Amino acid sequence: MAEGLESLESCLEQYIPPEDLAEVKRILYGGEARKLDLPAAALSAAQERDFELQGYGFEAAPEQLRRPRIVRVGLVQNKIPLPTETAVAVQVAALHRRIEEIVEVAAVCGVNIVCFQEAWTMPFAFCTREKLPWTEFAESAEDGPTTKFCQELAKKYNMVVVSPILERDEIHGGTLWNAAVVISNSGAVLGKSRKNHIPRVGDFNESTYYMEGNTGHPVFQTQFGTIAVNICYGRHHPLNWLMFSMNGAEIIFNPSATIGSLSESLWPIEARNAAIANHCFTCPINRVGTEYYKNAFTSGDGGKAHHDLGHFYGSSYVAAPDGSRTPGLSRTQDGLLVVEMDLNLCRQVSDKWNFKMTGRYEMYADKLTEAVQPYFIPNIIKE
Ligand SMILES: NC(=O)NCCC(=O)O
Repeated sequence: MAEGLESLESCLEQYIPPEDLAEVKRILYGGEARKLDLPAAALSAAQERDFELQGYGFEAAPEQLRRPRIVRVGLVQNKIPLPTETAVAVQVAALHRRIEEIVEVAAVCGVNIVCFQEAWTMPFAFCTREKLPWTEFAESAEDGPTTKFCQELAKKYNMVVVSPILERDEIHGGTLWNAAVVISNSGAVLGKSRKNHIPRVGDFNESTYYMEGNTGHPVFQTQFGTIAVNICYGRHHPLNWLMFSMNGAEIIFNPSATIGSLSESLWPIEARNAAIANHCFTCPINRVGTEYYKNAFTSGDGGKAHHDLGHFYGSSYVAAPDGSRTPGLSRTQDGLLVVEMDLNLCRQVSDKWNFKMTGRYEMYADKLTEAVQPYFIPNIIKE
């Protein structure tokens, strides 16, 4: 699929009459997000380094007993800088360099927590079903070169780093996982969260490489707020978001790799709905560009063999618990989205809408326990 539009927002800005634009944004986005005044040095560095930089802020009402809890998150989306046939170590090094120059700008913008895209150290090569060389991109979550690289960034910039990688778990026979490593701003590895739901759709042949994650729904207490990571396809599963929220997540990152023909109409809805339903902030991130492979592969649908998975459409954004959202980053360019949020908004919206209070979870817990039994009888009323 062609890259097409630069972004939905640029199209709206261009074609909606100025007198209607604010109302269109209110209806589509829950209002116009406050634009952050980002440092001139950051804006010029982004331009020089050829990535888009956008910044927005979400407000909360002042409270008497709690101070505002302001945090800045940074979402990074990027293309792979080198062709997929390049030597593995060279590709990884180039991605480290690219991320380093983006994170440096995030630091100038005062970002406290940064999150990269799914499997950020590699092409999203699982469509090929080939094992080599792709499995060579896997690394230890605890002390692999990428984790060490991120620990240095975290310490240097006093920033929490969420680093989604292909993990090799040496303790369990060298098995592979799709995991996000969470590194504290002290530089310590806080832990990891493995992808719970593995796609079996289109060319996303990830089950050839790794199984469903076994780390549950961990939430990480950081100096800047409680965070969780719901990796890519997990965003189609409302219960996955719910469990991260049940464990106390105020911000849920959703590092992804997904393509226009499959999911673009779902993208603006799912993470945003999860922010509303769970009274938290959600941060979906998607890679950009089209990645080509030397060996053609088929989709198992009788169609012709092809050399790419399709266009990754970027469009990373942040949704707030009140249902408002930022505009998305570009559909075609590397980018950094800086978003300031007052985490007090989570409880304020919870007290307004009461979804946690009215959720009737005990009713669903009982019924779901029944429904997963092999001899479950659905409750269908017949004439
Ligand atoms: N990476 C991944 O899980 N992609 C699946 C496709 C989608 O969820 O949109």
